[in-house]
Amino acid sequence: MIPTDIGPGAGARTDTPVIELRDVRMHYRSRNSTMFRREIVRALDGISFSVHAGRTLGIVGESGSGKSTAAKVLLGLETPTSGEVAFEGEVVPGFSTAVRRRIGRVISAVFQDPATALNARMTVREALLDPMQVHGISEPAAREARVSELLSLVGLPQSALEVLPGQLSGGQRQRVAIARALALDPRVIIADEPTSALDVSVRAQILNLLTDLKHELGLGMVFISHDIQTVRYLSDEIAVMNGGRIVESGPAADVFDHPSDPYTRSLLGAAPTLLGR
Ligand SMILES: Nc1ncnc2c1ncn2[C@@H]1O[C@H](COP(=O)(O)OP(=O)(O)OP(=O)(O)O)[C@@H](O)[C@H]1O
Repeated sequence: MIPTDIGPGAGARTDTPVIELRDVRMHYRSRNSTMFRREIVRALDGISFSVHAGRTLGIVGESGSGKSTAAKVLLGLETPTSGEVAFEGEVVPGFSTAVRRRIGRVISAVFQDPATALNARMTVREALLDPMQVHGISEPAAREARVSELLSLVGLPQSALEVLPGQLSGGQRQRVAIARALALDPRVIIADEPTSALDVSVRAQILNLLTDLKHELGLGMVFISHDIQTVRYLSDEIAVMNGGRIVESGPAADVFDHPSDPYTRSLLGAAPTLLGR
């Protein structure tokens, strides 16, 4: 049984993956199903990978390949149809509320659109305090100090504290969303298309910020994108997904320099596209 009363990372060995998926399947009833015809979507069809502190795993694949579903399983938001999820070396016996809370303290997420991730009526200060209040972390004074620290970590001035998200630029909003994701001092951040909703001019700044934070804080990262060049820039290891499966994985340099799967080659533009394969 996973203990729920200890702090993030406590007892975990550094060489133990923070989280690991083993032959995970996630099957949904298709949205095209009717009363007479039940169709199943194999969003994940037997995938395995592990996420380590201090390393970035890039997950790349076209729309519908199962990337976001993998993220939801990692975050404990979906219970897989079959397979195992091991969290800090122990197989998760079931996704009870206590287990989800524990995962939520150690793994957090940054999504595509910071405008929807942040509550429009909460100031930046409130948005950053919120996760600490929800999880009952520290005393009020320590929380306030942490809020200031978080702003500095993501390169925002303290004057941003009393501002509402709508008064910020898209890039600044994503910085706030990243600061919020860091509030509980997680070991892993799942970044699901974190730059796709941003202006091209600020994308590189956000990618650089994520890379700096990974090194500074020793964070594990799962970086999800349909854009293989962005994934190449950030990742230590890569998993290429197609149709709910990992068709190729390994160290980033190997996958990019010597892609063995035709689908990876098509993503890299070295072969005709194999959409629908
Ligand atoms: N709750 C659900 N019910 C039914 N089908 C679903 C559900 N969630 C996802 N799917 C289906 O599972 C497949 C994988 O979806 P998923 O969102 O994981 O892909 P993705 O690679 O993240 O795509 P995108 O880049 O467009 O977000 C798709 O066919 C999708 O329609």
